[in-house]
Parts: sequence; structure tokens; C-alpha cells
Amino acid sequence: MARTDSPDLPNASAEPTIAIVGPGAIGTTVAAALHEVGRTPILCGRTPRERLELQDATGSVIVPGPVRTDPEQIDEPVDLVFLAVKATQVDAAAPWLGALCHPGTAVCVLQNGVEQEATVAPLVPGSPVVPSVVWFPAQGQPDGSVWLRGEARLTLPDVPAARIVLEALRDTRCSVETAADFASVAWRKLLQNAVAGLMVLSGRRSGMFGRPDIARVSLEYLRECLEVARAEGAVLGDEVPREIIETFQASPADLGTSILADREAGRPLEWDTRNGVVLRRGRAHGLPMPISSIVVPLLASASDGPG
Ligand SMILES: NC(=O)C1=CN([C@@H]2O[C@H](COP(=O)(O)OP(=O)(O)OC[C@H]3O[C@@H](n4cnc5c(N)ncnc54)[C@H](OP(=O)(O)O)[C@@H]3O)[C@@H](O)[C@H]2O)C=CC1
Ligand SMILES: CC(C)(CO)C(=O)C(=O)O
Repeated sequence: MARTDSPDLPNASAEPTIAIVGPGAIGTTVAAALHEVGRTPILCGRTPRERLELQDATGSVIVPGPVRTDPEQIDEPVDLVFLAVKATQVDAAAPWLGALCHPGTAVCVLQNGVEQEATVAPLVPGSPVVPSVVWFPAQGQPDGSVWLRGEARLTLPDVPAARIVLEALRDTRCSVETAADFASVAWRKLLQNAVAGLMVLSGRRSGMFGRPDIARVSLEYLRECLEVARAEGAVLGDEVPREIIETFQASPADLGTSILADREAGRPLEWDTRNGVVLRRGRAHGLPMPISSIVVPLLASASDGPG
């Protein structure tokens, strides 16, 4: 693969070396996209595995491993790291970042939320951090494979460090676009994630948004979140809450969300990244937050207990 030379990036004239930290639902999708075009990444995880498997409507892709589990076995840094652990797992994954990054290694964060850069940058001094919006649904399956349930697509900010990500994913099944006003795009996606959190409280999937009562309360919650997004500088129109609900209503009724998958598996939830952040920022702006004030403690206690 040709790569645009950059004095900021190591190994500027050769193929970029790529690692995926967190080979779960999203990490497996991106690993498969890279492997299919011959750019097989190093896989860095928590659970040892010989291979990854991605399935979609057209078939399956096997990504050869192994999934490495010991950062001390990394011999040299890479050019590009995709960080695809949950936001709750970033600190535990820091030793991987230490082993894989040197100044100039780009770290593309494949997570939900609007605090990716603030969370990850302190762990990788000297490395540019590229946040992303991950649009596609991917579900881990009981046999360890991942089911991709939509077109793989990312949005990145229009910054110089995004170039290596664009080039790495060029001509793959994972399309990448850049946005000049990335903050607005990220807040729009956060609104979608915030209301998806209601699935955890009901224990139901996208079909629940077909109920008029759920659609009503979801719209109210989204309007509250929209005011926070705008106070944070996001440019989003009044139509956004309704569009988000309509998207869920048009989805397969059994389509879940990654926070519901975590709830069903009894894992910690990204409640603060997806819902708590809206309440924190809204309060800081002095906005009334009646729905968040109920939703957030319920999600926090579903995640962290006690009881
Ligand atoms: N799934 C989806 O449809 C979407 C998810 N997102 C976001 O993407 C991010 C990733 O989500 P998702 O892929 O679903 O999460 P998963 O739980 O499927 O994947 C996380 C992966 O990280 C691994 N991991 C955990 N701790 C460490 C560690 N210390 N070092 C290395 N690897 C570790 C996990 O290993 P183990 O197998 O041992 O648990 C797992 O393989 C989240 O922020 C989520 O909100 C965004 C859009 C859609
Ligand atoms: C797939 C999607 C967009 C659903 O909310 C998501 O972001 C998630 O599952 O975390």
C-alpha cells in the first residue's frame, strides 16, 4: 500500500504496521477489513485465541492470529494502533499502548463517546490520537465469532493524523470519511447511544421504539440531550431526535446495542461514556436535566451495583 510520506510518522516509505488492541466486535470487523486486502494487523487482546472470525450476510472471514495477550512480547512499535476496547477498559489496556506506540504512532480510537481524545491522549504522549465515530452494529456471538449487521463505516475528524487511517482502510469494506465539524457528528452519534441506553433499562431491543409510549419518552430524553450538545457547540437541528427514533424504528426489532450486550453478559457498562457525560456536561452548563437525572443512576447501578 502506498502511504503519504510524513515527517511525523515512522517508517514513512514502507507499508504501515498496524495493531488492533481489543479484538472484540468492532476490533474484529476492522481486523477483517484489513486482512481481506492483505494488511493483516497484529492482534492484542485479553483472551488468547488462534484466530478471529467475522460473519455477515455474504459469508465469513477468518483473520489469522494469534491474539497476543502479553504486551511484553511486543518487540517494536507500530505505525497505527486501532484501540477498540470498551471505554471502561482503556486503563487496563494502557500497557499495550506503551508497547506499541512511540512518538508518531497514530492511535485511532474505535469507541463511542465524545471524550476519546481526552481519555487516551495522556496514555500515549507524543502520539496523535484520532477519535472516530463508529456507525456500524457488530455483535459478538456465543461461538466467539462476530456478526456484522450493517455496512462498516467510520467518520474521523479532518486532521493530519487521520491520513494514515484513511490510507490503511482504503479499498476495504470499512469506508472512512472525514468531517470538518467532527464534534457535531460525534454528538449526534452520542445522542443515538444515549437513547439506546434505555434498552438496558427495559431489557429489550430496537423493537421497543415502536411503542408510542417509549417513542415519546425517548424523544423527551433526546431533546434534553440535544440542548447539552448545542451548549457544547454542536450544530444539530431540531429534527435530530425524531430522526434517531425513526432509525431505531426502521431497524430489525432484534437489533440490540453494545451496552445491552454488556448488560446481558453481566459486564461493566459504558454508562458514563454514553449517558453520564451528557448529565455531567448539562449540569456544568446549568441546564435542567430531569430525565438524565433518573436514567444515569439507574444505568450506573445496573453496571456497578451494589446489590
Ligand atoms: N459493538 C457495536 O456494535 C458497537 C460498538 N461501539 C463501541 O466500540 C467500542 C468497542 O465495543 P465492542 O467491540 O462492542 O466491545 P467488545 O466487548 O466486543 O470488545 C472489546 C474487546 O477488548 C478486549 N479487551 C478487554 N480488556 C482488554 C485489555 N486490557 N487489553 C486488550 N484487550 C482487552 C476484550 O477482550 P475479551 O474478549 O477478553 O472480553 C474484547 O475482545 C465501545 O466503545 C463501543 O461502545 C460503537 C459502535 C457499535
Ligand atoms: C450500533 C450502535 C450504533 C447502536 O446504538 C452502537 O453504537 C452500539 O451498539 O454501541
